[in-house]
Amino acid sequence: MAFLSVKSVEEVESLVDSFNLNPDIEEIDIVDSVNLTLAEDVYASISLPPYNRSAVDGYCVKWEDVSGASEALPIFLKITEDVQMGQAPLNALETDCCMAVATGSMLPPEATSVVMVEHSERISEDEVAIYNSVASYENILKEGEDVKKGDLLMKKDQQITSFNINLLAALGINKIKVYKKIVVGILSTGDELIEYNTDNELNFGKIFNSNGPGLIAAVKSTGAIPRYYGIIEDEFSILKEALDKAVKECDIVILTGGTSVGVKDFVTAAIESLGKPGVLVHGIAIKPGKPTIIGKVDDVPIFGLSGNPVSAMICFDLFVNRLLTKVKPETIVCAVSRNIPSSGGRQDYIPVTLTKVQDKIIASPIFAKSNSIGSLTKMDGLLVIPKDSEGLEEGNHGKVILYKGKGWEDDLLK
Ligand SMILES: Nc1nc2c(c(=O)[nH]1)N[C@H]1C(S)=C(S)[C@@H](COP(=O)(O)OP(=O)(O)OC[C@H]3O[C@@H](n4cnc5c(N)ncnc54)[C@H](O)[C@@H]3O)O[C@H]1N2
Ligand code: MOO
Repeated sequence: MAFLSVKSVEEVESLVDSFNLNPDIEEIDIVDSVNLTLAEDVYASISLPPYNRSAVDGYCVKWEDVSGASEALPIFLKITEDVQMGQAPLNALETDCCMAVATGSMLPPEATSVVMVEHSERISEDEVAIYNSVASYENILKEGEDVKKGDLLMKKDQQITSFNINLLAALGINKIKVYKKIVVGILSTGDELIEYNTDNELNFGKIFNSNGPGLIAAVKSTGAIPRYYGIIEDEFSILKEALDKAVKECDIVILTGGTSVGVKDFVTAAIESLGKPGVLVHGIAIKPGKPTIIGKVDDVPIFGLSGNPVSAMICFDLFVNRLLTKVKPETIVCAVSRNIPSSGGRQDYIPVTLTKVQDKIIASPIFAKSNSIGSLTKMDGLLVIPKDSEGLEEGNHGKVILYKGKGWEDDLLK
């Protein structure tokens, strides 16, 4: 048995970009919507502020009435009302009069400024001395100055932030339509695996299932929901049954292991047995991850990642993350610290550390084998060596995909 025709990274990327996940839409309470994707445009149902409000504690006035007021020559105004918070003023504001207001109080329509309390002195119950003049509409939050009724405030497909939720609440909107989170099924195949969260001892021949937890975390970090199906034996009928269940219950399915051409590598056969179009890719011209499988059953994308942890995690980032987040990775171009050979014919993704040497960022390869997850945790990025290149010589420049949150930014981008 051989790999089907090996596809280039570009071919696989366009295939993945053509997948449409069509998530369902649901209406939910706004507080549950943070980080989700909005499924409708949102227009302002009211203006903000909804009426003129005071920005300070003080006295609302007609600004001309206090023109020229100073410490030496205060202007005395009659206080006609103490406007209560949460209530509208009871009366109109008369000339040469004022009303006591608090920060946020509704103002009468005749008020054209607010004098701050520290620029005044209350002489009696109903009289105040004003020591400062004020400009027109000073200290007033004008109706509609922030948001105008009917404005388009949030667009379909944008990610919802806590700021958005504060705004929606301010408008009196308590429910919005969002896309349901994508559910990603995860199956770990392999007779040698024992579950990471059991007390089982590691007998010779066995290894802990590290891809399962690693991919659960990777899926969570995209905002999707992982659904873990556990360890699946290397037995065709058991794998087929588990995959069938996952395809029916999830929007995407990821398996690890069994992608190669060993006697117990059943992933392609299991996908093919479940329906059309079945396997679309078996073999990508990359290293690591050459035997990667991509297929579809009942419109559910299936990714068969290599069992080797380094390949599984990197190919998740290159292809599955691309589908889930639609975000292209951030890259830099920098020089390499030593000769890095490449056999050509496959695009190499080489884990590198990044250091700053005389204000320049230098990439040093880690040379991790596909199974060496310990080495992978030390990397700051992935150096990409195109498939037609025979490698880079010391000092040559190459493209590096940056891994955020690895700590390199603090040291290097100062
Ligand atoms: N004759 C050939 N053999 C192999 C080829 C090839 O072209 N011809 N390709 C190699 C490459 S490259 C890769 S990558 C692997 C792909 O292997 P599989 O996807 O079939 O995975 P397994 O054989 O099941 O496992 C490989 C390796 O990974 C370990 N593993 C598996 N699952 C887990 C897990 N959940 N957590 C941690 N580690 C896991 C497994 O024990 C093996 O060591 O094939 C090469 N062979
Ligand atoms: O393609 Mo494999 O992941 O190099 O060992």
